[in-house]
Amino acid sequence: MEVLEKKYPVDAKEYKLYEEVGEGVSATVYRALCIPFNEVVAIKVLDLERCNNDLDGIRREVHTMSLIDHPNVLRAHCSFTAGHSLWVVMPYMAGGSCLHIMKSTYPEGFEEPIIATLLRETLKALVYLHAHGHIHRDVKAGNILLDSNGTVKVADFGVSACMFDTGDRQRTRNTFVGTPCWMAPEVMQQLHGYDFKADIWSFGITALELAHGHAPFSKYPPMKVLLMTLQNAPPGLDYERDKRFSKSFKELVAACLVKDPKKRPTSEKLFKHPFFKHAKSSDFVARSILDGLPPLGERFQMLKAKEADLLVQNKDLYGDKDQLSQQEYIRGISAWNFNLEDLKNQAALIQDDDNNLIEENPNLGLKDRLDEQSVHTDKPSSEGTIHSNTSDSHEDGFDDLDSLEGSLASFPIQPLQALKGYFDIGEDDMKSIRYKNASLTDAEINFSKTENEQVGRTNGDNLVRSSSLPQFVNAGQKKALSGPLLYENYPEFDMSGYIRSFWKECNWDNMQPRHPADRNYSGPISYRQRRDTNNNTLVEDSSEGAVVKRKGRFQVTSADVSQKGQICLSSGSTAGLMPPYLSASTILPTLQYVLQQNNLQRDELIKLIKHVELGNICESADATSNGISQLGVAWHWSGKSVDCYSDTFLAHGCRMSTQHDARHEPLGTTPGKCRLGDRKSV
Ligand SMILES: Nc1ncnc2c1ncn2[C@@H]1O[C@H](COP(=O)(O)OP(=O)(O)OP(=O)(O)O)[C@@H](O)[C@H]1O
Repeated sequence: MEVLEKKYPVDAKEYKLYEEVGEGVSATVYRALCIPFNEVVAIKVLDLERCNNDLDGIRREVHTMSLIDHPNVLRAHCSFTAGHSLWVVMPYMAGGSCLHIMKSTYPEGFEEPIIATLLRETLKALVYLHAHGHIHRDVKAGNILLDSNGTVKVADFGVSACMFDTGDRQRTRNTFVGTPCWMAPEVMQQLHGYDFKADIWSFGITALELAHGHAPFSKYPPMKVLLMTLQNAPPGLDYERDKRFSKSFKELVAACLVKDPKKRPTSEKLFKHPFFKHAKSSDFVARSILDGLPPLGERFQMLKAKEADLLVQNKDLYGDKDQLSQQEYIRGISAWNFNLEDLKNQAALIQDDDNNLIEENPNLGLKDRLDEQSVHTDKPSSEGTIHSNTSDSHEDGFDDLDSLEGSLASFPIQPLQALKGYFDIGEDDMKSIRYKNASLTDAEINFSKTENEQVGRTNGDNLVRSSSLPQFVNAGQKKALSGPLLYENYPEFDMSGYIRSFWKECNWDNMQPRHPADRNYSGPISYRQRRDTNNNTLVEDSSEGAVVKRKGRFQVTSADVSQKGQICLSSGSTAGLMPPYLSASTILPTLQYVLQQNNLQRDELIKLIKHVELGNICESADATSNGISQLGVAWHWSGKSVDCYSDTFLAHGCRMSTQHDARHEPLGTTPGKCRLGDRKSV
C-alpha cells in the first residue's frame, strides 16, 4: 500500500515562529511549530531582497532539498513565499551544527571516535549526492547538523550544483562559490572547472575543522586564505598537537587534501577507508556531545553575544570601517566582496592575526611555533628588495597598500580570474620575455601579445586570457617600473630566484611547466610537499633534484643547491622562466601585498634565529647548524633577505651554502651593504 506523504502547509499562518537558532549569510533560521501537525520544525527565512536577486540559486536550493531522499541529507518539507521572504520548512535539528557545538563547548575540537562518526555520516550523504549528480560545494562543520538523537544530516544546498544540469551534461563547473577556507584549489582557480572532487577537499578541511575546532587558515581574511590554499602545501594533521590522532585519521585527511583533484579518492572509495572503523553509533554521539547542552536557541544567543563582544573589542582595535569585514570573517564568510577597501581592511588585520596565532597557543613549543610559522610563512616577501615608495610614512604599514590602489581598483568581480594570470603558466609560455643585465625596463621586455593570447588557447582555459587578466597586468608594464625595483643595489640578493621562488610557489602539482627538465631555478628553497594518495607518503619532487636537506616541511634539493645565487633576469636561459606578462611591474602589487602580510612572520623568524643563536634550543651538536640552516631556509624563503642577512647571518658570519652538502660558507658580503633597517631605503 502506498504511504501518503505528509503535506506540510504552505502558508505562514500555519506556523508559529519561536526563537532564532541560526543565521547564515542569506538567511535566518527559527525553531517553529507547524500548528496543524503540532510538530516542531525549523524554518529558514530568506530575505529575497537581500539575496542579490539570486533567485535561481534559491530556487535550486529548494528544488534540491525537496528532491533528495537520504537519512543523512536534510530534506525540505516544503517552501513558500511570505511577503519579501522565502520560507523553507525543514526538520528541526535540535543539536544544531557541529560548528556551533564546537564553538560553545568543544573549542579544541572533538575526540577521534566522535569525528569518525560525524565524518562517516557526512560521507554517506556525499556518496548519495555524488551518485545522484550533485556537488554540495559547501561542506563544512557549519553545515553538518545533528538532531537530538545524534543523527547527522548535511544541510545547506544554497550553493550546490547539479553535475548534469547543463544541456551538454558537462561534468564540471566554472563558477566560484563556497567558503574560502573549505574551498578546493581548483574551485579557487577556475582554470578547468571542477567536479565532485571539490567536495572531497572540503571534506578533508572539515575533518581538520572537527579535529581542531576551526578550519585551517580560518583566522585569515579571504584573500590570504586564497593565496595560502594555492601556494602552501596542503594542511594536515602534522603538528605536535596532532599526536593524539591515529595514523589512519592522518591518512584520511592526507588522501582528501591532495591539490590535484584527480588524485583524490571518490566519496565511495573514501567510505572504505579504515579510519571509519573507529566510527560509532549516533546514540554514542548524542551521549558524548549533546547530553547536557543548553537548548539550541540559548546556545545560539550565547554565541551571538560572544561575537558581539568580539566585535566591540575589534572595533576598538580597528575602527568602524573594519567592522563589516571583521564580522564577515569571524563568522567564516560565505560571501566574497572584493572591493579595495575590504582588501585593505583585510590586509590590515593580518598582522594582528599572526600575533594571535602565537598568543593563542601559549602552550606551543618552539617547534610548534616554528611549524605554525613555517606553514604560514610560505612565500617570499619583498621588503628590502622591492620598493614602490621610499617616503618616510612607511611606519603605518599602509603605504604599500595605498600603492596597490591603482592595481586593485581594476580587480574584477571574480578575483581569481585576475590571479589566474599569476598561476596559469607553462614554461613554453614564457619564451618571449627578454631582460638585460638585471635592469628591468619596459623596452627590455619583449612582450608578445600574440603569444600571450595563444597561451590561453593552448592551456585549454575556460576563460580567454586577455579578458581574464586584470587591466593592471598589461597596464602595469607601462607604469610601474619607475624606480621601485632597485635590486641591483643588492648584488647579494638573487632577484630572479626571489621572483621565481615566488612564482614557483604559485605553481603546484599539476601546474608544473610542461618541460620540467628545462627548469633552472636558482631559488635556494623549495617548500613543497606532495602527498601520494595511494600510499599516503610524502613524495619528493624529483624534477627538482634529490632532497639534500629536510626539516619539517622545508627541503633543499640538489637542484636548488647546485646553483649559486645570481642575478639571473639578464640571462637568456632564465628568461623563459618568466611568463610573458609577468614582468616585475605586474607582480609588484602582489609582492607588495604579500610583503605586507609577512612582516610579523619575519620578525618572529628573526626572534627564533636569535633564540637558536643564544643556544636556547637543545639539539645534537650538529643540530645547531642544522637549525640555523633551516632558519636560513625559512629566512631566505620568506624573502626578507636583506634584513635577515644583516641581523643574523652577518652576525653569524655565514650563510646557507649553495654547495651540494649544504654546508655553511662565508657570506662574502660586507656589513655595510645591508644593515638591519636598511630595507626602508632600498
Ligand atoms: N534544520 C535546522 N535545524 C536547526 N538549525 C538549523 C537548521 N538549518 C540551519 N540551522 C542553523 O542555521 C545556520 C544557518 O543556516 P544555513 O547554513 O542554512 O544558512 P545560510 O544562509 O545558507 O548559511 P551559510 O551560507 O553561511 O552556510 C546553520 O549553520 C545552523 O546552525
